[in-house]
Amino acid sequence: MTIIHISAECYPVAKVGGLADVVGALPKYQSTDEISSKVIMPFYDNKFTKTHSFHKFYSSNIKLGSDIIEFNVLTLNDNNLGFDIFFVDVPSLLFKDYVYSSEDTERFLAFQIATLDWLSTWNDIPDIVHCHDHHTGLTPFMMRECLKYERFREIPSIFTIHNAQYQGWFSHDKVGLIPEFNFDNVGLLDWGGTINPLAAAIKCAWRVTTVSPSYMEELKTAANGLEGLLSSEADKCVGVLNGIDTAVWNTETDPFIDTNYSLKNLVKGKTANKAYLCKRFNLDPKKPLFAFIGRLVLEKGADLFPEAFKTIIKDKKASILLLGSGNPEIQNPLEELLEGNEGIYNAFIGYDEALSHNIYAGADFLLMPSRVEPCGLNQMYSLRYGTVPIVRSIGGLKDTVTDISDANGFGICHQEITAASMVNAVNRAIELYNDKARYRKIQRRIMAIDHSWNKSAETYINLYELIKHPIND
Ligand SMILES: Nc1ncnc2c1ncn2[C@@H]1O[C@H](COP(=O)(O)OP(=O)(O)O[C@H]2O[C@H](CO)[C@@H](O)[C@H](O)[C@H]2O)[C@@H](O)[C@H]1O
Repeated sequence: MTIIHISAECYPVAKVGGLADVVGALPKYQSTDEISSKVIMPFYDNKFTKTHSFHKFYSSNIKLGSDIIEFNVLTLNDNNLGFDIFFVDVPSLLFKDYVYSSEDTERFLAFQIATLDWLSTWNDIPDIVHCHDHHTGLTPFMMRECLKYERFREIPSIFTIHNAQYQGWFSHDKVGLIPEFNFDNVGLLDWGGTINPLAAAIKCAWRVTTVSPSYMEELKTAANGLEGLLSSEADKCVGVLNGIDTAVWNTETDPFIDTNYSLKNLVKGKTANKAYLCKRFNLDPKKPLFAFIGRLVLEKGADLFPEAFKTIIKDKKASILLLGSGNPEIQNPLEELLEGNEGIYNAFIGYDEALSHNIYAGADFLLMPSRVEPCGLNQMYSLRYGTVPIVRSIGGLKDTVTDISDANGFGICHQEITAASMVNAVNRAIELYNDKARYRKIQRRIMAIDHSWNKSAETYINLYELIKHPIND
């Protein structure tokens, strides 16, 4: 079976967030002697493409409205990613030093059209086309409706929603950018009077998945306008919990962290990594260290931080370290808070993959007060690195973290999206931290939890098999 994943991001080539982690790991776990799982992504002008060599093996043009645009398909010369990867190079639109921009309608339409044009030239077209998020959301529509892609009509498409907040909306004025289709079916593109790639994917893909079972349920009542659509398409929707790449996220071999460690020398390893972080960020290693890694946006509950951090700072019982960037209204107060709070609170505003690994390794607790969390990978990395997650029970966080008040609980959960609720959770965490025997026992328990992709990769394979060979009851 040949599976094609189509995505805007893939770790380690281009990563903005969790989408990259998933697309960079799932194909690796799906590949066997019988299954070939490949990735097609845009060719960007970034660190990865600057430091690796590629060869071009296909060139052609696409038609984007009235424009004729050149594209190439490249592969990596020394590929040690664990799966085949192809790069669609549209020099005029995609070869930029960023992944997303305000011209994404044209950019990702060009990507999807070039991808399908090139796939159409294959002798054996793939068995499954698996698209991720709205940037690839028009692919299931085009496979089903566009005259020139008739060959794809019988090929099952799967669409995974990593985040339904972003839908890729654009005006019907641009419908001419999409290759010719029977205009009677233009309604498949529409939701609420605009072209909505996420909605089109939900309507046209053979199956729709979300990245956790709870998020699937939540979408029926909160999906940024698509609640009705998701409820009516519920029969073809299923939640499959993300996994993590345990080869990348391995405390024993992680090349990014200061000191490698394992369950056997957990205390020594965590202490050394915490000492490294505290030295680098001028924090007190004797106090419990609370960290946040992620986008500073409402979705992640980051707007609660300024108020919550002020209380935690005033209490002087903990240190705080933040890594991220995002909305200026949230980011600015968090930067302003740095002044006068040296030694207690520090932040790295920006994106730093290596630092994120060091934080998972060196922090005592990871904060995730998310309003919305389709799955969340950070809590799974944190568990694997022996860092206790403090989460708002929502979406994938609800599916992966159990509160310490339960018999086998190992995390700290809160329900409300308020600074007070977060501070209360932090105080419960400090209490746990001070009960060293219990805290260490929990750290050992969480490091042993298996969140690798093995199980979910198999769930996806079973789903593909089921679509290809449906069982009629
Ligand atoms: N400033 C920074 N520096 C370095 N690394 C940083 C960083 N900010 C974030 N990261 C890293 O980016 C990833 C974020 O993963 P999430 O699952 O939290 O993300 P996101 O909201 O992007 O993804 C969406 O897709 C994923 C995948 O399906 C879902 O888990 C999630 O709920 C959904 O919102 C993690 O690997 C994290 O370490």
